[in-house]
Parts: sequence; C-alpha cells; structure tokens
Amino acid sequence: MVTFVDQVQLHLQAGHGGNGCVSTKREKFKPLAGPDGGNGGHGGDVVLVADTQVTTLLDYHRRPHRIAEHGGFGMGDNRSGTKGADLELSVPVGTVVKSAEGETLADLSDPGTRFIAAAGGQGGLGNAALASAKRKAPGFALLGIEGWSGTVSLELKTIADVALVGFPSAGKSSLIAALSAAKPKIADYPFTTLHPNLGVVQAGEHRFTVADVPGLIEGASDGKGLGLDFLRHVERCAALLHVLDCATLEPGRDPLSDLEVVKRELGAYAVPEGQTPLLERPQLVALNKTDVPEARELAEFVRGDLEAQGYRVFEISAVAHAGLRELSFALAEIVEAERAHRLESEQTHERIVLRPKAVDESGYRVVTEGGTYGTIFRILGAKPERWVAQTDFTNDEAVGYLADRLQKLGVEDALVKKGAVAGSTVVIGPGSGVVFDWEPTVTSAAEVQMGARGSDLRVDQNDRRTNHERRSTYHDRMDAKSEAREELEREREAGLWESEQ
Ligand SMILES: Nc1nc2c(ncn2[C@@H]2O[C@H](COP(=O)(O)OP(=O)(O)OP(=O)(O)O)[C@@H](O)[C@H]2O)c(=O)[nH]1
Ligand SMILES: [Mg+2]
Repeated sequence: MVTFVDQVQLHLQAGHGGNGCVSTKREKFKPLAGPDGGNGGHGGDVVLVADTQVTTLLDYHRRPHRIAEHGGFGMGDNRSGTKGADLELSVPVGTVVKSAEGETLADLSDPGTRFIAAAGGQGGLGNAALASAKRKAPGFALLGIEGWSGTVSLELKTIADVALVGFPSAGKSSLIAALSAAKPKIADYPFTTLHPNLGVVQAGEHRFTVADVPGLIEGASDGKGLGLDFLRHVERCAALLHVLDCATLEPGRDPLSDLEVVKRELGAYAVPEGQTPLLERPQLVALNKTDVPEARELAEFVRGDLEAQGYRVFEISAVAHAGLRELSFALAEIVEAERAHRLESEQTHERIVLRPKAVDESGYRVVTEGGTYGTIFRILGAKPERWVAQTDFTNDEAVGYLADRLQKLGVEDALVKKGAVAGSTVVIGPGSGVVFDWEPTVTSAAEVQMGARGSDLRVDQNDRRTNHERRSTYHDRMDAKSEAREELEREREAGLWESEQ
C-alpha cells in the first residue's frame, strides 16, 4: 500500500570555500611590488525550494546524495576564485525538513520558500586582502572552509491534490481504485481504510493525485472514529470531493444529511494558521452507487438540492465505472485552477528564505578536561574553530596570524582565568581538534607568572620556561652586557686604560 507520508534521507555536501592565494606582484624594475594574491570563492549552498510543480520525493529516493559546487581558488594578480554554484533542489510544497536527530529545521509549506539545508564554506582571503600597515607583504593566505556536510530527512505529509471525503463505506476506496492504478482494500464494513491511499489520476493531458482517507462519522472533529487522523490528512489537500452513498440502507441516512454531517466536521476542524479552512477549499460532489436502481432514483432526486447549494454534482458508479471520465476532467479543472492560483501567489509573494539556525558567532568558551597527561584546555566557539580551519599550519606566518587573532579575541586571558600556564595543552575545537602547547604572549605574561587565582606557582612547579622567563633571562643577559659596558666606560674615564691608546 502506498502510504501517505513520504520520507527520504538526503545526504548533502555543500561546496568548500576556495583557498586564498599568496602571490607577489612583479614589475620590471620593481620585482617585489606588493602582495596581489586573490581571495578564494565561497562554496555553493544546497538549497531546498518548495515547488508546486513537484509532487513527490521519488527523485531523492533514487539519488539521495547531492553535492553543491566548490569555490574556486584565488589567483595572482588579484583574481578572486569563482563562487561555487548553489545546488537548488525542488521539493513538493508541504515538505518538512528535519535534522538527523529528528529536530524540525523548516516547514516548506509556502510555495517558493527557500531553505539553505547545507551552507557552503567561506572562501579564504588572499595575501592582498591580509596586507595591513603592519604586515605589508603577508607570506600566507587563509584556507577555504569546508562546506557543511551531513544528513537531513525530508518528510512529505501531503501529496494529494484532491481528498475524497465521506461516510464509511460510501465507496471512496472503490472510487480511487476506479480512477487510478491504486489498489486499496475494499470491503463492505465501515473503516476498511485505516491509512490513506494515494492514486495518480490521468485525465487527458492533466495529471493529479487523489487521496482516499478513512471514513468520517459524526464527532470526527472531536476525535471519534478515525476522525482527527483523517482530518489531518485532508488538511494539506487543495480540493475536496464529497463521495455520497446513495444506496445506504441505514436508517436516518441519506446523501443530503450525510453531507451536512461531513461539512459540520470539516468546519469544526481548526487548520494551522495561514492555511485555508477546509470548507473554503474547492469542493465537488459525487453521488455514488448509481448502478443500483434505487440509488439512481435517489441521486436524481437530491441532485437539484445540491446544485442549489452551489455544488457541481456528478452521478457515478465506482463499481460500474460510470460517469468517471466527466468527474476526472472536472477534478483536473479545479486542480489546474488551484495550481495556477498558487503559482500566482508564488510570484506575487516575496520569496521567503529560511536559514539554518544562526550559530553564535561572538561567543567562545574554554572548558577543562582531565587527560592522562594532565589537564586539557579546550576552546570551543564558531570563530576560533573557523580560524583554525583557515590556517595553513605549514606556514609559520599563518600560525602567527592565528595567534594574533586568538589573542585579540581574549582567548589568552580566558585561558589564564581557567588556570592554564605556559606549556599547558590547549585544544581548539571539538574532538581531537588542533592541539597546541600554549605559549602565552607577553601581554598576559605577568598574570601567567603569578599564576591563576587560587594557585601558587611556587607550589605547582612547572619547569617549562615561559616566554616571559626566556625574555627576562635575555634581558638579564643584555643588562649584564650593558653593565659591563658601563663599567668599561667608568674605568676608561678613570684613566685605567689610557696606556693602551
Ligand atoms: N453497488 C455499488 N457498490 C459500491 C460502489 N462503490 C463501492 N461499493 C461497495 O461499497 C462497499 C464499501 O466500499 P469502499 O470503497 O470500501 O468504501 P469506503 O468509502 O472506502 O469505506 P471506508 O474505507 O470504510 O471509509 C464495498 O462493498 C464496495 O463494493 C458502487 O459504485 N456501486
Ligand atoms: Mg476505504
């Protein structure tokens, strides 16, 4: 049986950002005329677009792996890399996007809505862009960032253009079987249909989908019978076809009162905000079982009343396949009108672009972890992690630039506060990340010397020399030299060395 909810896992890879370029401009009499390495291009996004022309997720069942284009590398002579093209994937209107963990990321219920499911990686800056007054000719460039890759799931709740509604045993399943290739279970007892069935109907040039849903009884909008389930499925169909049983022998039932009951239930059902109430959607009436003589009479009898209520009425027999052609063309007509209407509102409405939840760019935190070889200080945050990804660790200048950036962000002070000392193991990013032996720069060295609050370096001996220590021994040595020089001066002045001159 075709189930109503269609689901597929999509494996996405957004484009990687291109690397920035290191290049030096060369002119005839000026061999080193400044940096001119261009920036890398950004990687392309994978974008899901809600498209009224698409009705199933079948395409993604067949090809679940999708990759957007990578950004081009920067080049010399200030040439930027090309931006990777976005990959647009059309999905049916009503598709719900969920993360691998099952969290809802986006509900593409409005035609034309775009959702960036996988964001492309940022291109790296070239050395021209990294030049500054202080750093006139950078010998490094930033690497491009990898594009997002991962799995999202798509769920489609509505695929049907038309929902068949009516009492149990009115012949809805029989009708969908007669109109399409669907093979639902058909039987002579109420609630034969427990799950909706879908059928594709071809009427001349037109093609549309019909959903056969469980029968509806009085009180369905309160949850009686299979009520709410049923109504939830109707919720996403554009048009309704009332299937009325003209051959029922149950006391107190006839096509007109059946329709009243069904309409009451439809009217009592609250659709989600922004959606058309069920009874305001286009509706047709089919009077079924007209192969039974009494039913045919009854149908002719109530027809006028229904038309007076404004319905287009079709007398049909699902079993005898009578009146079906006319009915299917009439359905095609309202489906087409509905699609055209949606397309129009799609064009007049501003495109909504949904973005993945913004990561907190500003923040970072330092956490400590106990390891076999002592405490590990882990720096987590979007910015520092991206900076690490941009760094070419084979290039000392690039590593120095990273250190500068981290320091400006205040990472050093945060490390000191957490109790890091020179030589502590510092990891940036989750997992094995990038590991450093921390060497504090001079600004925070005074604090490092004193140690973090609550610790005493005289007790917690750390035999690694800090930069500051190195520096102070250096200064000591320099001081010793200058002292010696001064002494020499003094001695000279005292005339001790005069004999040599
Ligand atoms: N004579 C006659 N019987 C029909 C016709 N359409 C359906 N039936 C019979 O009516 C009974 C119920 O048909 P279904 O198609 O299962 O009805 P349903 O509306 O899907 O019922 P639920 O799934 O319970 O809501 C079956 O025994 C069918 O054979 C018809 O056009 N003529
Ligand atoms: Mg049925």
